[in-house]
Amino acid sequence: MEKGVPRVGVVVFLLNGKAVLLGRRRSSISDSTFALPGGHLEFGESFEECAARELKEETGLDIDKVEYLTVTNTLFLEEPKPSHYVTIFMRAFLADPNQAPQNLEPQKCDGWDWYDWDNLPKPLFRPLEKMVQEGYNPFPIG
Ligand SMILES: CC(C)CCOP(=O)(O)OP(=O)(O)O
Ligand SMILES: [Mg+2]
Ligand SMILES: [Mg+2]
Ligand SMILES: [Mg+2]
Repeated sequence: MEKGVPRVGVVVFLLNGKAVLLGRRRSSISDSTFALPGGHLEFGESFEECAARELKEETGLDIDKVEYLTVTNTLFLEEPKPSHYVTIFMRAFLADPNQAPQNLEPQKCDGWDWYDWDNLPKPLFRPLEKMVQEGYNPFPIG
């Protein structure tokens, strides 16, 4: 296997009541799985800056109260191009609760929708699937 370089992704649990924003990916990585919005960490960015930039680029949404939640280390070996991602999971809320997501990158995503945490679509982005199976809860306690 041609050895690539591990890359860093930043994805966001954008929470709205008991719902989270997910979109079905159209991508060489995890194609057609339901994934959180987000993307590659760019040079010099903080995790929070990357989260806000990717959310704006992909959905047009402004986010608030962005905070670090957890991290995963995932090998995507079965993909057309084997890759290795360290994925930073952030949590955030809508800056304007009335703002609706737009699908600004239809070539990369089928569209963004709110899904109840207790009724998530399938298949999920593999690192997210593992977290859900292990009972991970991204919602604030209390
Ligand atoms: C696979 C994921 C953890 C990191 C890459 O995300 P992405 O393909 O959405 O990247 P971009 O949004 O930056 O295009
Ligand atoms: Mg992106
Ligand atoms: Mg990007
Ligand atoms: Mg992306």
